[in-house]
Formats: sequence, structure tokens, C-alpha cells
Amino acid sequence: MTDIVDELKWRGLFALSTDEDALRKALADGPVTFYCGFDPTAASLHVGHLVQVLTIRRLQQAGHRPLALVGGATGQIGDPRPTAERTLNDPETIANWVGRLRTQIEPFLSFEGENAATMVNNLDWTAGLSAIEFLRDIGKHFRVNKMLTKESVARRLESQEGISYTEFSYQLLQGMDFLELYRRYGCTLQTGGSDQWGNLTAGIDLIHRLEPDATVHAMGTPLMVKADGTKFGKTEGGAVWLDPELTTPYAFYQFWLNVDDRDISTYLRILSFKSREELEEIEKQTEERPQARAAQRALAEELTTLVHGADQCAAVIAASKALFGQGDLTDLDEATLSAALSELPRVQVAELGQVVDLLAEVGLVASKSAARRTVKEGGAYVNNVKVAAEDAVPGRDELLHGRWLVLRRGKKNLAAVEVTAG
Ligand SMILES: N[C@@H](Cc1ccc(O)cc1)C(=O)O
Repeated sequence: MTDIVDELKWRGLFALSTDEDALRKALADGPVTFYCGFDPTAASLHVGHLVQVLTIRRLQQAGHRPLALVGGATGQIGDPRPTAERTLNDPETIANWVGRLRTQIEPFLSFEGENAATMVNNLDWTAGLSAIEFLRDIGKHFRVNKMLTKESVARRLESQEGISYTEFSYQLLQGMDFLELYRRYGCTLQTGGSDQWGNLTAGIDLIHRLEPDATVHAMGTPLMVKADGTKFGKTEGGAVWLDPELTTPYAFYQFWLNVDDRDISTYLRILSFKSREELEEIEKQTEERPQARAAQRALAEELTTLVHGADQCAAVIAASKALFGQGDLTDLDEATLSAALSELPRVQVAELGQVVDLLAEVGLVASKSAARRTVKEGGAYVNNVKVAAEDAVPGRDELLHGRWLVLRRGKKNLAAVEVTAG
């Protein structure tokens, strides 16, 4: 079997670590209990969290034992961002989000067998801690001079508003988590994004001071970057969430399908569970026929299945094929169709009028005369059927599930019409 460190390196997942040889040896010698933490800053995880969640899964599959931490305590403090202070959410909201994140993370891990995963919450060891105890037992081991050098803290010190004492204290809490998990579970490795490096080493330093015999490690995964320089994980509609109520499986699938050709092999290596041979084969196909977007399709399919299940993935693939004219729109069940259409520009009308009016109204063309031109050139479609006449009016019998029409201009531009009356 390949060495897990080599595997992580090949995938580009091993961006930073404490002593690499020591970590490699620990992982090769036997099950390592490791942890990764997630703060409840929203009701759901988003695609940016997948790197962490899937790295934990990967390490578990390699035989190691995960502790997945949801930060009921740290979520109430807020890890300082380089840009600005966070607004505090109330404790009940945070408690609710803790529950949601837990249920989101659990399906990625196995809770059976020798290296069963354990879910933990740092509120368990901080809720009963007094401020005096915290400052004496933990605070005493931190040097402010060093804390100030942490990247996000340093950036905030340069800003007009500075940083609150609350957020400045965050690294103590995360440091204490690692110590606590070392003591409770024998946890000797923490993984996290490279932006977490300061927090990861805060824990290492604290453990070294209080548990001089301990050998502990930290590993940082790369940040997901985009070739065009924009932020990963955002679309015009905002963040891409894992919760299907917040981002439909259809939109989730489309997000991966639309990954830039320049980024796709990097993302595949980081996120896919396919073997090196399989990925190299996909990379080869992509080089030969980039327009087929085999790599994007493979990643979209794998991640949609992993996050939303195989049935949802199949429905979403059917919907996107059908919308783009390679399948039958009338075959789609109502839920799948309406989820797919909710991602498109759309108008509601009480009565069906001329196609040219609908095309203009929904914004697929700039004007009614442009709409006529499109029809004349044979570039307008209603439910994948080419519109033949400039004065065509769709019939009620054409409505999908009694209320929808899918309009298309050319190959790619889609919109939906919803007929409300009747
Ligand atoms: N600080 C981490 C979350 C975290 C919280 C507590 C920990 O012990 C570890 C990690 C983040 O913002 O992503």
C-alpha cells in the first residue's frame, strides 16, 4: 500500500506540516488519533469545507482514528478573519448550528470498527471553566508577542478597527482543544487549512509545555484557489452550501461542472477518491478533448453522490441533460425539474402569450425584435423544440407539470416561465 503521506502529497493535500519524517513515521507505525475542527458560523458547511471533511475521511480510510470537533465554544468567540471583526451570534442559534454541522459531517465518517470516528464539542470542556482558571492554567503559557505574529492577528492590527480581545483570545481556545483531546483521547495530530497554521501550532506549543513527553503533529491542507483570482466556492447566488435546502443538488452539481479547465485537475486530486491511475486517465482524456469536460463531469458526479446520494445525483444529471436538449424534459419529476429551474432566470405569467414576448420578458434577448430575429435564425426553443413561427404561442398542453415552460436561446442560454393562473 502506498504511504499515506506520499498519497496526500501527490494529491497536493500536504501543504504544510510539523516535522515531516516524524509524522510519516507515526502514520506508518499505526493508527493515529487525529482531529479537525469546524466552527458553527452558519447553518451549513459550504464547498470550501469539503477539503477538510474529505481529508478526514481519507485519513480514516487509511486506518487512522478521527475526532471531528464542532466548535460550540469557539463558534461563540470567532476565529479572527484578516478583514474584519465578526458579529456575535446568540448561543441558542450557535447550539442549533452545532447540531446541524454534526449531522452534516457524520455521513462522511465511519462510526464502526477499530478506528471508529468520534464527534466532539469543545463546549464540553470550556462551559464549566472559570475565567480565573482559564487565565491561570492556559493563558499563562501563551506569549502575547508570539500571538501578535499570527497572520490574521497581524493583519487586523494594521486595520483601523484593530481586533477585539475576544477574537484575540481565539488561539488559546483552539490550542486548549488540542491539549484536551490529547489528554482525553490520545490525539496526536491536528489537520486544518493552511490558514489555521497559527492555531495548529498554538496547540502543539501548549502540549509541549504541559505534556513534555508527548509527540504531536500538525498538517495543513492547501487553500482552494482559482486561476481567475476570484474566491473559491462563491457563485453569483452566494456561497455553495452542502445543505440541499440552501443550495439545491442541481446547483451543487452545476457548480462543479462549471469549474475552470485550468483548475479542474487540481480540484480532482484534492477532492476525488478515485485512484491515481483513474485520475491520470481522466487528465489524459481532458488533454485530448477538453471540450468534453470529462474531468468536470467526473468531479461533479462524485461529489454530488457523496454529498447528496446516488439517487439525487442521477436525477440531477437527468435534469441537466434534459435542460440542454439531450434528454426528455417530460420525464423529469416535478421536484427535480423545479429545483433545476429555480437556478434559471425566470418569469411568472398569468396567461401564455407569444414566445417572442416571453423570450424578451425573461431576458434571454434584449428586445422583442431581437426575439423575432432569434426565432427566424432557428435559435429559439420551447421545451427543447425549435420554435418555427415568429407568432407562435405555446399551448397549455405543453406546460411541464401543468405550469412550466423551458425556454432556450442557442445552445446554452436557458430560462423558465411559470404559468400561475388556471
Ligand atoms: N478555527 C477553525 C475551527 C476550529 C475550532 C476549534 C478547534 O479546536 C479546531 C478548529 C476554523 O475556523 O476553521
